[in-house]
Amino acid sequence: MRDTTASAAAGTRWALEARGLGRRYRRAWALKDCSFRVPAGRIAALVGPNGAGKSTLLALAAGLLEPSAGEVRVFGAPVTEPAAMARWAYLGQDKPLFKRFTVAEHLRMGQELNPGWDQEAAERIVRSGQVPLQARAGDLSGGQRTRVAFALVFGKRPGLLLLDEPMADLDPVARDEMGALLLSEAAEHGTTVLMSSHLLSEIEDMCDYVLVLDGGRMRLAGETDELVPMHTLVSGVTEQDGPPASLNTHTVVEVRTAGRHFSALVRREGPLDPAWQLSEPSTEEVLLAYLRSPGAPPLLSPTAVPCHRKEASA
Ligand SMILES: Nc1ncnc2c1ncn2[C@@H]1O[C@H](COP(=O)(O)OP(=O)(O)OP(=O)(O)O)[C@@H](O)[C@H]1O
Repeated sequence: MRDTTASAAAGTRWALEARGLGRRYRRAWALKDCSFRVPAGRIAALVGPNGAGKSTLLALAAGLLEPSAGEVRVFGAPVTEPAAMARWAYLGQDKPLFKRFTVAEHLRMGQELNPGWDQEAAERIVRSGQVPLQARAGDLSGGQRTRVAFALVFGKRPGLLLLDEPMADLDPVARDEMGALLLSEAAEHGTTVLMSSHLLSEIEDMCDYVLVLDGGRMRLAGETDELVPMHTLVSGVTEQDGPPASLNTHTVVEVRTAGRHFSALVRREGPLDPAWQLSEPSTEEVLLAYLRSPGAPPLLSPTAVPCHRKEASA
């Protein structure tokens, strides 16, 4: 886990806090009653099926959408306040660049728009991908455009980086390179990252915090080190063609049967039956079980639950 001293000294342990956050499009709620927080310095994954509300949550966190209910704070300040706006950078799925502008012109624009601009870092990110500074954005490959977009958001030197499926259009080698770049830049500067992704193996490798959304509701949130050990994979022999009744003394996230055998992911609520085979799940197995079982009881670790506003400001 990375050092968060710089962020803590800057005023708060929490890079992002949401209380009762909701967003409605016409009559349908895309996000409903979401309360959670992300500590400063984490690489956090935002996971969920298509339409779960991930892009909506990221746009709310970046102040690009207005909430229909609740509030979002970035480093303790409401997201629309100038103090908060200077501290985040957002990269949407479409990675908007100006086709006719060269890479160098994009970086110059970044410099002019952002008081804390780090030209050296932005150029380093571009050059390390052999992207020519004089090339026009319209002539770049998808991977090269992603690299320039990364240079623009990292050049801003944000405390919080909000990334909506940042690597979706990259080939596996470029994905690997951009993932490593993201981790090293974030570690060097203590940046908090919240990124949506559908690639669970990538999340397992990169992220130390997870938020799982489904149907606009928060299903799972917290440090992977806290959440994963709360779960056990169990398997054994079925009883009367179904999982054993004693399984229900635990919180069952997912259970499956095949012939005379059952397997399940449970949150332990006491000793487990010694007749069952037990194993520790990986982060990927825990995420997959929650994604496959939208009806499973939600779980927010103590770190992820925001305190009431009065307590927070006390
Ligand atoms: N501008 C909009 N107008 C109306 N409905 C919208 C709008 N944007 C999103 N929605 C709806 O809100 C819900 C959440 O959408 P959102 O794009 O946030 O999901 P997502 O988790 O990012 O999905 P994906 O993984 O497919 O990108 C969906 O039901 C979607 O149809």
